[in-house]
Amino acid sequence: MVLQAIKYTPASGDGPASLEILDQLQIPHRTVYEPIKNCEDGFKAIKQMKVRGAPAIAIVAALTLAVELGTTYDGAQSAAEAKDHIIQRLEYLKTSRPTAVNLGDAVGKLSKIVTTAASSSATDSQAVVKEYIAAAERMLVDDVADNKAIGANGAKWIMENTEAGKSRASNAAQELSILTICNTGSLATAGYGTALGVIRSLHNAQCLTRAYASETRPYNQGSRLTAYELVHDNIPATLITDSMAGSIMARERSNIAAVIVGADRVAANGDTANKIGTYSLAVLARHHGVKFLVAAPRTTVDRATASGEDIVIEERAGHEVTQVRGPQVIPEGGFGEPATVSTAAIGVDVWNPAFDVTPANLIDGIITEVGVVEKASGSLNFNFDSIFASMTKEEADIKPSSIGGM
Ligand SMILES: CSC[C@@H](O)[C@@H](O)C(=O)COP(=O)(O)O
Repeated sequence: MVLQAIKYTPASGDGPASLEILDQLQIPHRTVYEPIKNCEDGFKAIKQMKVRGAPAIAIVAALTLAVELGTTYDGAQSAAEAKDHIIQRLEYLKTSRPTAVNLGDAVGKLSKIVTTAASSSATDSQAVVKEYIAAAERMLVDDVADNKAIGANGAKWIMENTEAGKSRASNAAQELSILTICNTGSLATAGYGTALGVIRSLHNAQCLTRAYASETRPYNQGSRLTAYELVHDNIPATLITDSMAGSIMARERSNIAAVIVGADRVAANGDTANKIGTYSLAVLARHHGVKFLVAAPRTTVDRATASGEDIVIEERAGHEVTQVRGPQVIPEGGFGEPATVSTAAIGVDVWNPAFDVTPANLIDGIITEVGVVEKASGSLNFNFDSIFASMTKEEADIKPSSIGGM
């Protein structure tokens, strides 16, 4: 069975399009799909992190509106009114979470598509809606293809540019492990994953001996989701708490080829916002001489944001830090109803940023679907011109620099 965070069925003779998301708050204990019928459902699912991960958020938002339009739009309006309606619904969805650029990027591109469609005098509202739905559906397909290319590019780079990779290429007894944080796999994307996609590609090429998944407090995307994916796909994996990363790097220095992480927004200079804890891993990797790589599609590179200082970091509720939620363990085996357990002193102040920014100078390479970008010798920053050179004007449109409030 393939892990699928997003189940979408296009409209057909059997009925209108439908969308279901895997409720990731219930993973790994229960597999429950939740129907998303309109933008309010989509907004809530993203905000509550039932669906999460930069690419998945953008795709679910786009498909949410496709489903809503397919079931509620009666076509009575003009093409211009249909365009305005679509843009207004997209702008609403965009405010669900602020840090990942993919959502704002998708909203910008989809808005442009409907604006262009509506500008033709021969177009009616149905045609505008049709263009929108086709573009939203393409996102789902394109994301999987991009992730597979990221996986292949990253695996190749690791085999050619890391000590463990080069040794492994000539000596099958050499161990090669990768450390990662958060969840960047099938659950965070339309399928395959970004950083986890590179791990998958190394495993498929029989070059990976072990993946280390960091727990990723406070939301535990590592222990709940990445560990689940790795076990599901029979990839040898070890779960560590975030505080064990330094020790494992010190002990396994020669076997850990790289730390590979995903990204929510890569600024124009390469500074990268990703799950809280990523920055600490980059500092540790530099200290231990372990390569530190970011894996992300080009849609995550935000050339309108100059550096990490300009990235808005989402802050979430304190209870995510002071409480742990999960099903009770039944002594005879299995799991009972979910319960919440307090793990902190009552009344203590909490700071809960969902992401941090890793400066470009700590990053050795950014793995994209069109190749791995490295810094020019002596430079502290990245230059992404080469990976955007092949894009059509439409694809390469500059994204909005900020995604608005929560
Ligand atoms: C391919 S997912 C890339 C990032 O979105 C991922 O690393 C991450 O930080 C996800 O954070 P989350 O808060 O779970 O949405």
